Amino acid sequence: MEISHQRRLFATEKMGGRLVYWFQAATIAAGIVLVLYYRATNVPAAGEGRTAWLGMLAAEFMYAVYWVITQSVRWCPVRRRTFKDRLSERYEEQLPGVDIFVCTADPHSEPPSLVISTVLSVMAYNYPSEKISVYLSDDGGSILTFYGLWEASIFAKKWLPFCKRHNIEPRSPAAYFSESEGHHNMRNPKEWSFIKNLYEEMTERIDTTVMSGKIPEEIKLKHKGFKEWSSEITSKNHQPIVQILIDGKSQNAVDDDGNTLPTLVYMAREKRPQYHHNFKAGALNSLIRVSSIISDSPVILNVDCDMYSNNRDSIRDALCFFHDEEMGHDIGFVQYPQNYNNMTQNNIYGNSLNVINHVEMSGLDSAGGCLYIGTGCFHRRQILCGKLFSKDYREDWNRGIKERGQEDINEIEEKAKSLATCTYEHRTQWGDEIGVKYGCPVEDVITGLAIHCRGWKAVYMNPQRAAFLGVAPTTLAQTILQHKRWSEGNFTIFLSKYCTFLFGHGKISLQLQMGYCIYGLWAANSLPTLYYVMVPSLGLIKGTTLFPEITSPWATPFIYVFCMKNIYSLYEALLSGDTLKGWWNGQRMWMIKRITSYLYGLIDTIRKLSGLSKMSFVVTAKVSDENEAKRYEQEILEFGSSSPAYVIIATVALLNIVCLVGGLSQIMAGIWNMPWNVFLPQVILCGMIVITNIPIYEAMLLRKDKGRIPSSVTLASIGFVMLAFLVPIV
Ligand SMILES: O=c1ccn([C@@H]2O[C@H](COP(=O)(O)OP(=O)(O)O[C@H]3O[C@H](CO)[C@@H](O)[C@H](O)[C@H]3O)[C@@H](O)[C@H]2O)c(=O)[nH]1
Ligand SMILES: [Mn+2]
Repeated sequence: MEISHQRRLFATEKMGGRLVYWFQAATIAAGIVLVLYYRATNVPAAGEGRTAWLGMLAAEFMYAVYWVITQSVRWCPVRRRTFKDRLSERYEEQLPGVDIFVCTADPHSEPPSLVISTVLSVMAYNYPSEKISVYLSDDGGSILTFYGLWEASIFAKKWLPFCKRHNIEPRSPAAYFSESEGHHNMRNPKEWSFIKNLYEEMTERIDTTVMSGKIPEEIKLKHKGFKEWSSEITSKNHQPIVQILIDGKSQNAVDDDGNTLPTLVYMAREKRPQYHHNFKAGALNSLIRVSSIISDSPVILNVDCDMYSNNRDSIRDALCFFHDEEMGHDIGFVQYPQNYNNMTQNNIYGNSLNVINHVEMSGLDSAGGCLYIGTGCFHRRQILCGKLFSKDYREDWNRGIKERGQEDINEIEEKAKSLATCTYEHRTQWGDEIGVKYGCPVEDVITGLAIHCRGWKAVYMNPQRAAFLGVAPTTLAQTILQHKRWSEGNFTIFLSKYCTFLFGHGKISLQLQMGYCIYGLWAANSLPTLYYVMVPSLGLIKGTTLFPEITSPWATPFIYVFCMKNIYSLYEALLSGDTLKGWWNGQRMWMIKRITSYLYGLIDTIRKLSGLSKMSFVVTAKVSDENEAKRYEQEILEFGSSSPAYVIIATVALLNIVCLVGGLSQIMAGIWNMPWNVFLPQVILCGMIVITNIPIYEAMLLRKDKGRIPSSVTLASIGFVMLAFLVPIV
């Protein structure tokens, strides 16, 4: 069948601004070469700061390499647009089944009422319900989460028809009802209030039950599934549980309007203390198997439990890529960005990921392989299960279990349980060649990489109306923790046999190999940054000059690179939707993450490689206490506890202000017998660090609230600053 170019199901547009890009890239590159040349040819004599100078050279060299790597995604980012009407025209009758996996791990940091809003939102897609199957994996193995899902299965009968009748958006009830304008443009405000009440009563019931930790006996009688929980069951020790709450293939599975409901399944894979469960990757692999005997759809969407669907058409958007006659054949997965619904205006913790979402992911897409980032991603089942790319491969879009034969639901559940045991995967390729890979804190990225290396492409879709919205960390500690996991995971990949330059060699483009390293080298970035924020400042107070004097022509490349790099990063941030202050906050977080998260990531990766520690996956909390939430709204940095990470932050902040004040007074007093302008670059650098750190000083000295830096941290950091002064600069 010939389909003319205009009839493609999606379009790809190159992003503008290339001239600006190439100008800054070329000039910065030249600047960097000059900086390194100057550093290498002007090494001072031994005893006159030679070691410190060589350290600067090393740090700048690492920055330079990293800068080159980050350019890989900036050459020619692309944007994708889909034509859903064409999809519908051509394929409406043959749309494939879609299995949707939602993962949750702990009813306390991920409350069931939040989880079921996500579940309801994905059940309500603008897509034939009989083709949707939703699976909730509960790694907490909690009766509370099961109870929540059971409530949702009943509420769905009202919620889905309501969504479809009024074509509302978003389809997460929590999100929909919190957007107050709700019923103004509703033809039937009574119905709106009715559903809202039902929803609120249900949430109330779920929340109180979760709080009490116990399910009332009369409720336990209402579904056989509750019998799975005996008093001995704990989250770490229980049998496999699979409960089909709604069987979309049964006659009774209809909503209040008489339309078919999507299938809804609860799964808690078996957990035993003696078996490692491989965190989310293990959950996903169990889901792949369990779903294969219940619905076995050719397309799998996977979301985190907080990432509700904010766009009813995401499935159709994704299918526009898979079904495209010209290129769909190559595409293994379609990734949407991670967006959040709890962002404050100025992005205090840098969690909005705007530049990553708008620039970097689009650039990776142009290189043939946007990363798989764990949530908001549509995969072809076959490819997730290890299928190699081949030109002759034809997807069976009709795949899936259409009719159920003799087997009744209990038999299917029993069979499914046998696929979710601890021992099922023993001596199989699961977790390696099949399914999601084990052993890496970013199971998603490494799995996506393997798919790319098997020859498949991936596309990145960033629609106007965000496809998914989740909960970003709202405290500094959570942010540091999340970035520690991410940097550690990506660095683990970089140091393993999966390092893109080795593993990807000859399989993926050099551009994409470099692209992966942007994240792979996050952890490694911690060292030059720690060096740069401490040593030049210490030099200032000890009379060691580490830069060309400001009047020398050699100062020009230093200043140029510094200014241009920041101007361009500001330009990128503004284009991606950050505010000026948001960019500025981002710069602070850039530094904080590098000297804490990434440093920890680096250390833990090395400990793991040397067998000193095991991999962990600390779930980020999706709830915070009232005061914390308030400070988050006001964009006040949250410290509060005495974590060692805060000691590092406070030490760097204090060190710089002491060096700035001390250094300036010594220079003015003329102690060093050198013209003041030889120190000027260091004064500027140190001054910039101090300005960036203003909120840290406030948290240390001025604030009185519970989120301030505790005095124990301040005291410890004073101690470390004094120690730092004892280190000679040679
Ligand atoms: O043992 C576990 C641990 C986590 N999860 C689930 O994994 C998801 C992600 O966990 P979260 O704590 O929210 O981590 P984030 O840092 O927000 O997650 C990002 O980074 C992870 C990799 O580090 C990816 O798995 C996620 O998809 C991606 O959104 C959540 O739904 C959890 O319930 C499990 O199912 N089992
Ligand atoms: Mn999350």
